[in-house]
Amino acid sequence: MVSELFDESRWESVGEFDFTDITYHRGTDVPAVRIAFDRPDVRNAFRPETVDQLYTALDHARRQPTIGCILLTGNGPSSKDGGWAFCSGGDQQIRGESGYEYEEESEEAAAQEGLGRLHILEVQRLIRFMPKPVICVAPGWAVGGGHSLHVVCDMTIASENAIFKQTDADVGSYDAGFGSAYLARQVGQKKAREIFFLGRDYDAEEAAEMGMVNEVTDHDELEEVALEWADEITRKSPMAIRMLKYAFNMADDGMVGQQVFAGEATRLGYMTEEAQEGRDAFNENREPNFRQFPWHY
Ligand SMILES: CC(C)(COP(=O)(O)OP(=O)(O)OC[C@H]1O[C@@H](n2cnc3c(N)ncnc32)[C@H](O)[C@@H]1OP(=O)(O)O)[C@@H](O)C(=O)NCCC(=O)NCCSC(=O)CCC(=O)c1ccccc1C(=O)O
Repeated sequence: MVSELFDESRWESVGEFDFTDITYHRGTDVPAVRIAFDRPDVRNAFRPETVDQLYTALDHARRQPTIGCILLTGNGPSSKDGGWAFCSGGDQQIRGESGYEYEEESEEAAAQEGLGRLHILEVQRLIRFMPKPVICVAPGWAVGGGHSLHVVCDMTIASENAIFKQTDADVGSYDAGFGSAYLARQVGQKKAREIFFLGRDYDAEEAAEMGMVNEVTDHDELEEVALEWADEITRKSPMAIRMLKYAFNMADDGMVGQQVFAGEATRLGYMTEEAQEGRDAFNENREPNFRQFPWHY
């Protein structure tokens, strides 16, 4: 069993990977993927291996032209106590002196040579910059670095049982990027500071009232609702969704936000006859005839 909330009739495994810490499925009737943390006995805490696999799956999903939406969730329940989690952040049991350390033997582990990793931030950037919506589907705890992942996702759908909690300051960690600054954009400065400085539990309804959760569902219906959202989104224009995501990001992302948006504007420009006239003139060794094109206003 992948997860108690997983409907196997709606998904097929993306078979070309050998993941141990996550599961990765493609929708059978919706052009979406489901990527799930698969360490339910530790509330889906991530270790470096988890982060590598998450990055690989997200990047694969990013590059699939037939996929328009990513659902990021956590499998469950825990075999130990029946608890549910989206993700409880960095695995504190393998935290070394400068970051999180590999447990399994691998090329990455050998290259690490005792140096800790904090590359969940690379995953955050991938979610932020990928040209398709990523929806956090939270069946339980979203805590620490798991809370930050929910914050950076484009939207969050939460089970009625989900609890949001920022424990960074309890364990001497601090997400000083999207996890805090972008959270403040969502819930306001005072509330974001409360979430980090006090580290309290907030239930799904409170999180929705604050503006960091879009929808609260019955626990058993969580993934069905998430698929409905993915289905609705993927019936829209891919270009419009892409430009909208980058437009929403741009104001907060400075020149990188401008660069990402501008890259898509350039892609659209390349598709015009006007830009193609420039290319053709160069290849045909002649002056371009741009006078045939209007000065739009
Ligand atoms: C999540 C809890 C609130 C759940 O509480 P509860 O339901 O009572 O369950 P427990 O009995 O506590 O836990 C069950 C079981 O799971 C183990 N476990 C839970 N969380 C972790 C974890 N994070 N690491 C390792 N193990 C975990 C727990 O030990 C139990 O095991 P047993 O063997 O059964 O006893 C609660 O569990 C909790 O508070 N967990 C810790 C949350 C936490 O502090 N996370 C780390 C925050 S710091 C972080 O995530 C850094 C991330 C990062 O890399 C980063 C770096 C730089 C900038 C930004 C970031 C970023 O934040 O992204």
